[in-house]
Amino acid sequence: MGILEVKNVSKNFGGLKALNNVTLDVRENTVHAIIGPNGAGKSTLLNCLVGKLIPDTGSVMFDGQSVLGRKPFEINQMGISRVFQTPEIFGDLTVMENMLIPIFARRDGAFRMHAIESVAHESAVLEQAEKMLIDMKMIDKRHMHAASMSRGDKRRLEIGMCLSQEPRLLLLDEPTAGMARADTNNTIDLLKQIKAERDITIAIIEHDMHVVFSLADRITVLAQGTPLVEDEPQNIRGNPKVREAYLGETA
Ligand SMILES: Nc1ncnc2c1ncn2[C@@H]1O[C@H](COP(=O)(O)OP(=O)(O)OP(=O)(O)O)[C@@H](O)[C@H]1O
Repeated sequence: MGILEVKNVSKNFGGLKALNNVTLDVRENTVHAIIGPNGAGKSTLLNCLVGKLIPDTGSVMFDGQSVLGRKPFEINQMGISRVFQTPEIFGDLTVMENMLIPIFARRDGAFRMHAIESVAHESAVLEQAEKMLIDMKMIDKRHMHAASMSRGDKRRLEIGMCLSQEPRLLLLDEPTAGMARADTNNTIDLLKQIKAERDITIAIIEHDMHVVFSLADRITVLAQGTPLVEDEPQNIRGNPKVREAYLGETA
């Protein structure tokens, strides 16, 4: 049994079958990559997991409970946290201020800007934010404005902000898109660290095969809205069906 169980999910846009009977199990405490050529349905699937889209048919269960029909914030409260392609951080705020936002939001149910102004009196919140910045190896950057950091550090901060919500499932949507190699390698190292140190399941959509093969325990290949194959990385690499789906792309 997986912590996330997708069964017979289909989603049409007009006449287009973006997802066609997708079944997929993500096992607890693994990194599960979902790969596939452009237009394969990866983002559509992710959107069905977080309540941004409702499938036409099928079921999506997280830890035995259906996520379908729930709003994104309710799914987040169930323990699913999503990291977007473009980092969702506040560039005008410092690294520390950014980190405080999800911690206040989790404690108070909502975040209000004036919470940051009175944070000096909130030792528990400050301690939690500091601890996460230490874990993320960003404590020395706490006073920097988030906008001035490298893409890799912005991603690091955003992942830390997601982790402060203590999710059981972290969904990563192309976390290294547009990154230089050094930032990509940094992000791989961070995700390896998270995998080793935390009780967490990670599902990742990624085009960069170096990232996929560095991290994944299992890989599902989607093509034209249908799972083509699901297996361990060593069995995916040389799979002729996968090579065919990519039409010459490196898999
Ligand atoms: N809101 C929408 N309305 C209409 N068609 C859509 C919509 N969203 C996605 N599609 C179509 O559904 C198909 C699957 O798209 P999706 O974005 O899920 O693929 P993907 O695998 O994430 O692609 P990429 O790797 O390029 O991001 C594509 O043909 C896309 O054009």
